[in-house]
Amino acid sequence: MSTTAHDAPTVVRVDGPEPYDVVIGHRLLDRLPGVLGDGVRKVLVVHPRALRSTGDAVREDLAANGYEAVTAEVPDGEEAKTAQVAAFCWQVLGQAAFTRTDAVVGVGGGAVTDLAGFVAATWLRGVRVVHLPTTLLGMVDAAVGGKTGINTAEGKNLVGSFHPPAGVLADLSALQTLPEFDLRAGLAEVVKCGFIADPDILTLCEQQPDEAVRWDSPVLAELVERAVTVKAAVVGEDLTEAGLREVLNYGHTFGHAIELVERYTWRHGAAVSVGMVYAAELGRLAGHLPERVVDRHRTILTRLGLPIVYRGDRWSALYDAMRRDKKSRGATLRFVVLDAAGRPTRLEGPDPALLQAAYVEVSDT
Ligand SMILES: NC(=O)c1ccc[n+]([C@@H]2O[C@H](COP(=O)([O-])OP(=O)(O)OC[C@H]3O[C@@H](n4cnc5c(N)ncnc54)[C@H](O)[C@@H]3O)[C@@H](O)[C@H]2O)c1
Ligand SMILES: O=C(O)C(=O)C[C@@H](O)[C@H](O)[C@H](O)COP(=O)(O)O
Ligand SMILES: [Zn+2]
Repeated sequence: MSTTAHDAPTVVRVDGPEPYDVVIGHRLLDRLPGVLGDGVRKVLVVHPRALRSTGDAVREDLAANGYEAVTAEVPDGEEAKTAQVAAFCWQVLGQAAFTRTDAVVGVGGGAVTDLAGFVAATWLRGVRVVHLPTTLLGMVDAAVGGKTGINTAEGKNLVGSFHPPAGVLADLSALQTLPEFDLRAGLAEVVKCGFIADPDILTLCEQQPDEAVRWDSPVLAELVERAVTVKAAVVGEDLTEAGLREVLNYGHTFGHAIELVERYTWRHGAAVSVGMVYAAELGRLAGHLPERVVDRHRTILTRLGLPIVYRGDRWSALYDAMRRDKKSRGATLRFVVLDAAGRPTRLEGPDPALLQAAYVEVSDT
């Protein structure tokens, strides 16, 4: 498996109440009307400031296909995931009189698809959304699965809903302009899929790390397809995170805490990279994971140019942030840890001393 610029796209089906496809390939825009489906007349294209020309191109293409298309330009990165920016999008929808048969299209990285999904989920209690992810992280993770959300001052993704898209068009050509730093950040979520479900991903990253960061390499295309396949299988079985879906949160309890403490100056993928080493160390300290698998985390993530340590003087702020993780139940913190590569499990209510000991293992001091 792997898609090159000349191949037919790969299609990954996501099951659920309303199944949809994730199409992975090149030059996929002509598929958008088919994914929007019958009856849609107006489309809001949400895009970040940095992708103005891409957003305009999508709007023009929709207009050429007979849609009444408008754009909402939002701030770059995490600054888009706020109540104020969501309110701006609702205002655009209201002024253009969008009804329940109209739709939202998210064009951008995970921050924009999270926002666009949230806006679509809340407008008139839910209209269709289609995602055109333009970052690696968006393609392999954020645009797939229907988790939508915005941040609050107290934490990451604290407001949101489950609202699956009608379809996802992952055009690998978009990665050509993505800074290498962001490509590497996206690989953190790919590696996550390797550790929770598909160890072949880990082998590919170990053996061909340079190919993994080339936007047009067959290795990267295969990694995208494998990661999307892992995510689709999980969310197809458990859309609302009643249980199984928690595995996709591997590395996120500590990762989200870093993002909050660093006021979102860290990319999500970079924070999740350190968060996975933290979760691996926690699993080892709790007697679940052998040391060599913890070492494998460090080796792979380092080879991909991802961080594996964090500053050592932030424990109380990090611990405070972790208490608000969505997997917590009352005062009980819960973590996804591994018994082995491909075998995730849960660690419930670990001793705070164990949590701090794992922090020491990922501290740079
Ligand atoms: N809903 C989910 O299941 C899910 C899963 C994973 C992550 N997320 C969320 O996704 C967000 C992170 O997403 P991200 O890593 O894509 O970051 P991002 O959306 O912040 O994008 C990173 C930067 O890349 C720019 N950009 C996007 N596409 C580009 C392109 N093709 N060329 C050049 N620049 C481009 C953006 O404008 C932004 O400045 C976080 O908010 C995270 O919480 C959600
Ligand atoms: O899809 C999921 O479920 C995930 O947990 C995927 C994560 O990579 C993603 O960052 C997600 O947004 C985290 O969700 P949260 O519920 O911890 O906010
Ligand atoms: Zn994530």
